[in-house]
Amino acid sequence: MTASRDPDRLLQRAGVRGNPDRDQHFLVDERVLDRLPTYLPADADRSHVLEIGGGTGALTDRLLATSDQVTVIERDPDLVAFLRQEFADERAAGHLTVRQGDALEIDLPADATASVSNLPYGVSSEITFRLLPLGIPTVLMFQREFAERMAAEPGTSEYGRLSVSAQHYAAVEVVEPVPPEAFSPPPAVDSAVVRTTPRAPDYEVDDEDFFLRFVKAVFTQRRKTIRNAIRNTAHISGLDDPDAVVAAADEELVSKRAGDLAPDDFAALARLAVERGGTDG
Ligand SMILES: C[S@@+](CC[C@H](N)C(=O)[O-])C[C@H]1O[C@@H](n2cnc3c(N)ncnc32)[C@H](O)[C@@H]1O
Repeated sequence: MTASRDPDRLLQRAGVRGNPDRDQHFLVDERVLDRLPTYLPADADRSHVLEIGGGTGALTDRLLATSDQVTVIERDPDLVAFLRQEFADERAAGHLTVRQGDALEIDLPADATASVSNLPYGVSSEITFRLLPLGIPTVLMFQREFAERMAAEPGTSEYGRLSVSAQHYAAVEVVEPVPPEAFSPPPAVDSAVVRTTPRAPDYEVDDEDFFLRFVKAVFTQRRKTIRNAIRNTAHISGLDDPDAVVAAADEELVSKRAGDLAPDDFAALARLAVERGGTDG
């Protein structure tokens, strides 16, 4: 195997410093860079790996060593020009595609089999909820607090809408905390690497959009009982008759607070809501 590209040299060659206002914090800790691709599940199909936010290519380089094909999406035109030049051989050989664009808008490759990305933190939530419905395994770097909320279990202070919505699509695990010094320039916050492994949830929902909207709605009132949260948030969930849902629901369930309900409890309530509450979705 050829030696990996040195992240500091890549920064020098690119002639960039990383602009925090453009969500640019480049990963320069080689041990973390080397570990990132290894966090994909052992049985993951690595034939086409998608990287969001390629930067100067330190992670791209590690992904090329472990997969046949890599697609990078990068918004900054100067970095796109640098990546295309730096990786000219890999592109010519058909191993690498570098696309310029905003990861929130550009069509993501439908045949990507996995994603490994050090995400721009300002839009990490929006990007994650574009990736998760693709049903591919991911290894993603986040702000640590965000990572912990994604992976949180019911009954903990981190558990919330983000946990239920992300775990609807995949098993979510925090696999490594990463300190600010691993980046150049260092971000103001701690970071963490998350692995998501797609799987069907252990509950059924008839209307996925409604389920996600319902979860969002009741967590806006997380200090209230579910009974009151359902009644007070019909403008968000779109329920026509929230009282009918509360009346039909299990008494014990609606006396709890959102933070104490497991995902399958939300699913049961959402099914009941679709049946009894009339939704405009
Ligand atoms: C945290 S840096 C990671 C760079 C590199 N992958 C690394 O590990 O060092 C995030 C990268 O995403 C790019 N970026 C920021 N917002 C973006 C967006 N909306 N769409 C695509 N790329 C974006 C930035 O220019 C930057 O290169």
